[in-house]
Amino acid sequence: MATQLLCMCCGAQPQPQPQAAPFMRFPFWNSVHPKNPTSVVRVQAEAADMNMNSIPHVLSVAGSDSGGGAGIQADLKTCAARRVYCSTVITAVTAQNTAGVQGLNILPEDFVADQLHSVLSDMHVHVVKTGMLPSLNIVKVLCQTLRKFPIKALVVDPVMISTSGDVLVGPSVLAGFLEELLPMTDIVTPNIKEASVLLGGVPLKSVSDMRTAAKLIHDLGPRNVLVKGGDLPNSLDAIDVFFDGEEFYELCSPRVNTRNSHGTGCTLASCIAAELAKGSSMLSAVKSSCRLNRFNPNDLLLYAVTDSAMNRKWGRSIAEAVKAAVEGGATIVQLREKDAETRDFLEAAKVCLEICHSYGVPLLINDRIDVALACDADGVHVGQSDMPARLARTLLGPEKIIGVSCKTPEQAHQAWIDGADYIGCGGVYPTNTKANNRTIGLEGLKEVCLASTLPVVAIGGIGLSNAREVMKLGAPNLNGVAVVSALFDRECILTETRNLHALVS
Ligand SMILES: Cc1ncc(COP(=O)(O)OP(=O)(O)O)c(N)n1
Ligand SMILES: Cc1nc(C(=O)O)sc1CCOP(=O)(O)O
Ligand SMILES: [Mg+2]
Repeated sequence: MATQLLCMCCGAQPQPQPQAAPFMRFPFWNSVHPKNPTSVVRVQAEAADMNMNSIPHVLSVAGSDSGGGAGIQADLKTCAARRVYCSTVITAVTAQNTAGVQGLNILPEDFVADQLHSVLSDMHVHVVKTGMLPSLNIVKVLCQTLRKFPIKALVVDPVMISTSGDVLVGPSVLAGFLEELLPMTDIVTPNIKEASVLLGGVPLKSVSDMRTAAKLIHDLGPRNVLVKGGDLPNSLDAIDVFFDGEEFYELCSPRVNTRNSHGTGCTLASCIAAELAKGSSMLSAVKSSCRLNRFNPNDLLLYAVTDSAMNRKWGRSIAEAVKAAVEGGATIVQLREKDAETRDFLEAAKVCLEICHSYGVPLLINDRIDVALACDADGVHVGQSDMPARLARTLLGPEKIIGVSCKTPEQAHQAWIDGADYIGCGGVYPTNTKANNRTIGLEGLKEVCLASTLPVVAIGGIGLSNAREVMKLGAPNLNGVAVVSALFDRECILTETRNLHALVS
């Protein structure tokens, strides 16, 4: 049957995507509605089978922000960036801009109920994410409706005070939160002020206070709590405390010194909702949402590159091999599966992504941009005869990690121009893993490192016997070693990775 791209809402043919926002650049995923070029709509490949059930879907129940930075508008943009469909129920219309909230018009609860019913009775919603719930009756209507339409998860951003300091809801709503909404919530994401309001006004001044608050809020009913510490005074890093009822996790990211934080709470909560809709576990959804997707060159320290032939030889699955490597201390992983079927590769990549993220380790895909996009991997590694890094950047957007293999200063310079994040430089020593690979030696590595503006990872024939001499080269930008056979062509990957980690640290 011929494959036709059609809009789900009116059946019309979407037009090709303009090259504006990075997340809109993958033409088969999102495309522009023909009658409204500014709206991003998801299209199904099969016209005859317009079934949305398999598409990850978040329903955002929130207020409209005329400034476009927060509320419904932020949720729509975040879900699109995370490649998740987002439907909306508007609870209030605000007149606001970057300076503050100038006006608030609350919608009648009956009309909120109508919107909820329209979406939930017709479409398969996986996750509901709430933002501004401006009246007690709206909270009640929401809870009643959610009891009728089971969903996978409920994410509650307890919007009470805007970033600009305006109080957005009255205290009566608090009673609705405490009595009805929180007990049915899967994760609640208060900032420090909101956590304090939920707990009757106790002041929160430290990470230790945030942990106590997370525990007390958990006692109110939600299964998971994320207390956001962005407003904590006197801290260099932004620390968020996540509590799943058993364990506490402190999620640390460098503080971004900006006053432009309007809408960050909505964006974080919808990010979590989007990841849950895609099937992530709660911890992995929270981690991937709190993490600034900025590449950390220190991650190159011990770079494990898988090899399907070696896994076959030792009777291991890709996932088993990757798990052992990250447990042993690998700081970044690349799936280099030269002879895997696309579908098997994709399935393995999804499992490996979950494993790597549970250890906070990024996972890259070798050569296959399509697989990286399909599984939302952290990035790709491409060589001189693969897709050019510049095009990979266009397809993957600004936040993904891109590595390029380089043997010369000229190639390193081009990689930088093309928007790569790091270069892989080798073969430092002869290797049996890559056929016909030219060895450039330690001198070649040094020459490229001296010329490169990007961080470098050395590759080719590196193992326990020579990793130290590579690192001792002391070349600027040399951040680590990438290894295949010395980890994966060995009986115990865990032990080999541990030993190599000790050597390069
Ligand atoms: C970290 C790292 N560096 C270099 C390579 C080699 O990539 P490429 O030249 O494209 O060769 P293949 O790996 O695709 O055979 C790499 N994979 N990783
Ligand atoms: C994948 C790859 N790229 C290389 C390059 O020089 O760019 S050398 C190489 C293989 C590295 O395997 P091993 O650690 O088993 O020698
Ligand atoms: Mg390649």
